[in-house]
Amino acid sequence: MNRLEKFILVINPGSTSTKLALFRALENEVEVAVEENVSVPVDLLEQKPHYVDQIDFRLQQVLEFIDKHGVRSDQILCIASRGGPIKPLPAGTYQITKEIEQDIMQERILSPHSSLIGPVVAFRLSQEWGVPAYFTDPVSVDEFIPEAKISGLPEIPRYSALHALNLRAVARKYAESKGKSIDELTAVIAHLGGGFSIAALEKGKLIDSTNPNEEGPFQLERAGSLPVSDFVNYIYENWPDQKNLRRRISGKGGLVAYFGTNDFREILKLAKEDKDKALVLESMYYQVAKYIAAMNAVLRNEAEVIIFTGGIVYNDEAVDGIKRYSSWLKKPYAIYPGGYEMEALATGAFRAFKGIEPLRVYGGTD
Ligand SMILES: Nc1ncnc2c1ncn2[C@@H]1O[C@H](COP(=O)(O)OP(=O)(O)O)[C@@H](O)[C@H]1O
Ligand SMILES: CCCC(=O)OP(=O)(O)O
Repeated sequence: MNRLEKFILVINPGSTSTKLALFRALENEVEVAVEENVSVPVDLLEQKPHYVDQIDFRLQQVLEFIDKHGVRSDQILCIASRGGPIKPLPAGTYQITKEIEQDIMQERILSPHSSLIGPVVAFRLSQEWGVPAYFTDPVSVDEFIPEAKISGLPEIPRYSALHALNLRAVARKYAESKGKSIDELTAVIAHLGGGFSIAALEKGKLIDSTNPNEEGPFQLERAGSLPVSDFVNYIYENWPDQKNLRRRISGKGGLVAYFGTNDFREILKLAKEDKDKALVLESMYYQVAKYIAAMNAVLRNEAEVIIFTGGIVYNDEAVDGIKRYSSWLKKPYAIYPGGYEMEALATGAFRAFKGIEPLRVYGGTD
């Protein structure tokens, strides 16, 4: 790497790996220089499943990454981290402050998730290096309409936790391709990765969505909605340990519970060899389509497009499987395989650093 260049360091911790990138900060834009997915050893995840206990290890991974690519800390212009489910927040870019670090460390959060490691690591490095750190469109972006927050039990409301960063990034890309801004776009967007978020975007706002850890279709690694009283019976009959139960519904639930793998390419192969497995996969397509139609109903059938994104949609078979159940909606499709999280984080941080976009203010816990 050229020793005169300046970079934005991007940190995106997932449940089993840390996605890291260095983006060159050019005059008016960013350009990816290097991007890597660094695994977290399985035994560390077993020994230290809680995000707080993994912070030192993940911070070390970041230092090794920049060192490996020959970048010195004084070449880092600013740091961009994925923002986790801290508390309900408007979409936008926030500077990571001591208050945010403390809320995460002391678990004043919406729900535990590996993405919460990012702002802590970013903040600590930013203090050491004397540069700002930011997050953009955190998991807890909350643009839900009031109707979307009511559940059948007043003491357990629905809440917004979703792949806001990638959902908004692909929405912006689609809108730009049509020569308009995200605020002019109304669409259903399905993020289909390890977890799925199927969201209703109305004029640029994520007004409702399935929450990957709570509900919706069963997913690659997550159970989604379950028959609720049978779930209560299951708990009282088996008395599972809370940590293991959470892991069962988020991490070991969904397709992985039937196929024993979370590699979707492998799942496609196994489904071809076994009728029962083929039915499970078909049911996943069916359930995704069911929630796409539900989100289109939220939008009063005004979605102009159905957008697919996430790792699963690299596979045409998956897209075709879902379309089989949603073609009756007679909507066009747009497909953005993988995702744009790293680019969206780098761009958000760059625009904040340059003062192109105003920073959102994090108000601390209420
Ligand atoms: N290039 C690819 N071709 C086919 N399938 C892919 C590809 N990349 C990822 N996948 C599948 O996508 C799934 C993971 O999606 P991804 O969006 O990367 O998840 P996450 O970021 O939530 O870990 C995996 O099951 C993997 O098999
Ligand atoms: C809780 C929504 C965000 C989420 O599930 O992210 P990952 O799929 O990266 O775990």
